[in-house]
Amino acid sequence: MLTADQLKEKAALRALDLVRDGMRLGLGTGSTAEHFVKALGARVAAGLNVLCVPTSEATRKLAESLNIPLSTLDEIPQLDLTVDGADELDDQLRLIKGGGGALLIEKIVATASKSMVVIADDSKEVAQLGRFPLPVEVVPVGLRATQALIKGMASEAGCDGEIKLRVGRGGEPFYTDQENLILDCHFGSIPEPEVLHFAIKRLPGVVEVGLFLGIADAAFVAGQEGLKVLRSATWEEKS
Ligand SMILES: O=C(CO)[C@H](O)[C@H](O)COP(=O)(O)O
Repeated sequence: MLTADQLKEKAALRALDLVRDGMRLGLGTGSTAEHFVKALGARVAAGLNVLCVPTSEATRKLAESLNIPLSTLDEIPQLDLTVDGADELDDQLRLIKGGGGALLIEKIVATASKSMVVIADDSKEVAQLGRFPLPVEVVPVGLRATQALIKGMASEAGCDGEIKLRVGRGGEPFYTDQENLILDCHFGSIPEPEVLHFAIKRLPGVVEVGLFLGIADAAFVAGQEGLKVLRSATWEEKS
């Protein structure tokens, strides 16, 4: 019986098969992405040539410690591949992300990539998104007003539930790398993710919504029975 962490590593190592010499890569955030970065670091130490854009300060520090060559999207606006974890995914490759608070840069980097591949253990697979509280990144100014607006818009989109300001370990508000706040929306289920995304995203205080729709091209999902590959209609794995 493999532990959840071993399953995450298995998915991450599978994604490493996609990496080719000379690629420009987006590096995700979180414990699953960490396995990928560490394994990539070992390949770089053995001579692989890649240039990578991290999606968070935590990932940048880890990649730097492994001597992985780093750049920014300002210098390389298009990437070949981004590999990242997810908090939830459904069978249409729709995701909830942002459990680690890096959803804004994760979405920018994934969208700037020719392909985005998700790595996860099978506890992240759901029939309907929403069991995991949906993270919404908001600017600190007008927090309570934005929170109330999100509640109203979400309710119209069929999603009700508590919306909580994320706090850090010491009980103080959690700030993202961009000095924004996160509202975790405990909806339980999201019947129409596209409708909800559109409804919340257009509010002025909202920076980004943790729904990744039409962004992921494939997912490697590791379970006790083996590794499952989910593919979008257009994704082809190059051998
Ligand atoms: O979206 C994320 C960070 O913002 C992560 O990818 C997500 O939270 C999954 O994390 P983990 O791999 O640790 O389960």
